[in-house]
Amino acid sequence: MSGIWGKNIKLSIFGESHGKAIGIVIDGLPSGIKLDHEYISKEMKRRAPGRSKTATPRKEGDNYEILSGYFNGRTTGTPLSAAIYNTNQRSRDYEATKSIMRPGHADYTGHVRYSGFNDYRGGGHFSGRLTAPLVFAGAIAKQILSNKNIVIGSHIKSIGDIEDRSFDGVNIEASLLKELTGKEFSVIDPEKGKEMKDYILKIKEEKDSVGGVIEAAVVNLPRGIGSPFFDSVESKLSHLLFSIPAVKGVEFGAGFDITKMKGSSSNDELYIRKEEISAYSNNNGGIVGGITNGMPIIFRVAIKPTPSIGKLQRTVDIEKGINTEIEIEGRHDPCIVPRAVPVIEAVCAVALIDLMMEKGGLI
Ligand SMILES: Cc1cc2nc3c(=O)[nH]c(=O)nc-3n(C[C@H](O)[C@H](O)[C@H](O)COP(=O)(O)O)c2cc1C
Ligand SMILES: C=C(O[C@@H]1CC(C(=O)O)=C[C@@H](OP(=O)(O)O)[C@H]1O)C(=O)O
Repeated sequence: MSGIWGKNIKLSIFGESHGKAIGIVIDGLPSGIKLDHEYISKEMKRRAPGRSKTATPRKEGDNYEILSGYFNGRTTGTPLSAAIYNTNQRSRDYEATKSIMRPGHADYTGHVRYSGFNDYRGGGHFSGRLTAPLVFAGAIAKQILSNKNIVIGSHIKSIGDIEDRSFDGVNIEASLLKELTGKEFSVIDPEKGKEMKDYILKIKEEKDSVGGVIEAAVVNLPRGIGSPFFDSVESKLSHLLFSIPAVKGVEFGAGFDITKMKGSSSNDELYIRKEEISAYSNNNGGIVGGITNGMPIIFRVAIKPTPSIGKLQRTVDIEKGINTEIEIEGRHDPCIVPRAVPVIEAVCAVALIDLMMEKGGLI
């Protein structure tokens, strides 16, 4: 099955954007964890559609119903499952063009992979809507991490060419990360945030879409998490990050720019600070040899422009077997980035608890 991930924590997501419900089964969670529903709902609302002009107008409450693995306010340790019912499908948007493949979306590849039996309505199982269950799982994982004082936060680093300030890789305050998670449009510099929003709205007017970069950080993670090669922190995180629809790149620390440095500047030189080993710089993003070194984890994620746009594009009609053109109508995010922010944090939290369980250090 392709809808399953994990080693210590196992996730399985299910559903389609225009089906009855979407949801998740989470296996391997420790028993006895108290769930903070107010917090989970807040995280769900951060991602939910239909809540701003820069987002798809499809309105969904993204309320969740826990179906199993939860008793008397605490996890039981057996599979925890939750459903999020779809309430605002508008499948007619997809009927007229069902055999015309949207460039950049999974219509064509999904058709090939599932021999034409895929649910094409709203992108079916390929829809960004399937990230709602991930945010549910992430909210639980974040609660577990926060009990250990581990904080994850992220911001919109860029939209098109408009750049927010970067995190200071050495000295990131947990308070900044917490402040960012409270923002409806997550940027460090509000002026840049306004510019980004205006730009998204302008592009939307042009019936086009735009992408961007999300920068995320984790602080207070213990040293020594992760293992070399296949369970490196980078590989675990990347696996989940690349599972998010529209993610096309991931880089850690200085990322691709590290190639322009010399070893004498890219090496994060060590020193003893308050009786603990620290580093003067953080070009490796807090991970060396696949293992955390006590510096903040820093990574950036590239999100492509939304594929479904109103502008005329060339494509094919697979039923008629002809070249054709498409102008996509319907309810789409002119930019996915703002709504992907909580999703990035969510999968990061899940990957980290999976890694921490490897060392037996979760509870
Ligand atoms: C939160 C979120 C919202 C999305 N919204 C849309 C949308 O409104 N319209 C659209 O065409 N694609 C949207 N996408 C992206 C598509 O689902 C994605 O591009 C498609 O499944 C193809 O996968 P790929 O881009 O990873 O190759 C969204 C993705 C996410 C994560
Ligand atoms: C519903 C959500 O976003 C959807 C993601 C999406 C896609 O193709 O990924 C396409 C649109 O679906 P529809 O055409 O049904 O409105 C978005 O609205 C959500 O994220 O919850």
